[in-house]
Amino acid sequence: MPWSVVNDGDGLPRIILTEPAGSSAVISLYGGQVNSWKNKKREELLFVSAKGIAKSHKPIRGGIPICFPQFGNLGSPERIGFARNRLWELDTCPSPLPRSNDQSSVDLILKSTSEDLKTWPHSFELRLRVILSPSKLTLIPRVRNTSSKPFSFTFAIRNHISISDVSEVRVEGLETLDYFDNLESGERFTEQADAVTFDGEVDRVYLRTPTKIAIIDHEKKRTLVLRKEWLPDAGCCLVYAFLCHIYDFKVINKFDIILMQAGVWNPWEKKAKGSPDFGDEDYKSMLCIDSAFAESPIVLKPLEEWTGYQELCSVSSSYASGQLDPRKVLSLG
Ligand SMILES: O=P(O)(O)OC[C@H]1O[C@@H](O)[C@H](O)[C@@H](O)[C@@H]1O
Repeated sequence: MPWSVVNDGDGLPRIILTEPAGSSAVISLYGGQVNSWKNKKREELLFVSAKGIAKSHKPIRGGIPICFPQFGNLGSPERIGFARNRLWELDTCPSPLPRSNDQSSVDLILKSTSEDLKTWPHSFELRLRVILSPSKLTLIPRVRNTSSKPFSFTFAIRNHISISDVSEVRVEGLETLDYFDNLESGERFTEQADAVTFDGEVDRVYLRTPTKIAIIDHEKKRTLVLRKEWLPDAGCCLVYAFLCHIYDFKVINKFDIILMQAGVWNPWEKKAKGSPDFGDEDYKSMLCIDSAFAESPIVLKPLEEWTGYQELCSVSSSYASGQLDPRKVLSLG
């Protein structure tokens, strides 16, 4: 078995995922949240605030929370959705995705409770497959409408990336794109720089983003490539089609890159100091990049299912010695 379940101090179950090359991930059933991803050198690739760890009945500040059924300010429920505040379960029947016993992966599920239905009156199944392979962490979220009426939702995977120093990091792949700046009352701007760099608070949502974005960390000599799509690959689509035929439910493929956004957030010093779950210096070693589907809500009819896909790939780079060509990084994978 590539994973095991352990209980942390609060009795909350966590799943430890390992793979033969030596990397590992820890996923909390509280929030369905990946809270640690270590490469084979045991280096942590995700940021988790030391202040957040103690309060595990609240979403931990860091890791990779899942934001559903809302991301941003659209709609009425909690701004970033309630999924990250719920206890998920292991999913023993992840159909129509085939079981993947040969991989280091685990399937989780969150179903709507009667309490949730009071605030968001739509019954759903939210599934998450986490796959660990050498240098790569893949998340496949799926939302199924199990109610008798259509519903709409927005969605995001929030990646809190561990970095050496935010002032030294570059994000490539967002140049020339339009973005909404939440620090300027959501006004729309166009990115003019050839890479996003940081010297103060940033809170933006980039629109119509490419499938790949690179977070280049000179000091750690490491680049994280974030790849996001709607469905994994053509082969998987065929498996889907076949299984949908067998199980008699519909799967929608809303492959539409123009709907994908990337949130970029760092609270900087002042806001971090005012935040109870951030250490004063934590803002320096954290960059939050969201894979978001929030500009236009996704609409699901009864029994339809939506599938997202995100891959984080860690590439060691020697940018400091001038050998890394960012274009090559963006073409990796
Ligand atoms: O504290 P949260 O809910 O994780 O959100 C952090 C930040 O996330 C950003 O996406 C929002 O635009 C900010 O306003 C917010 O402060």
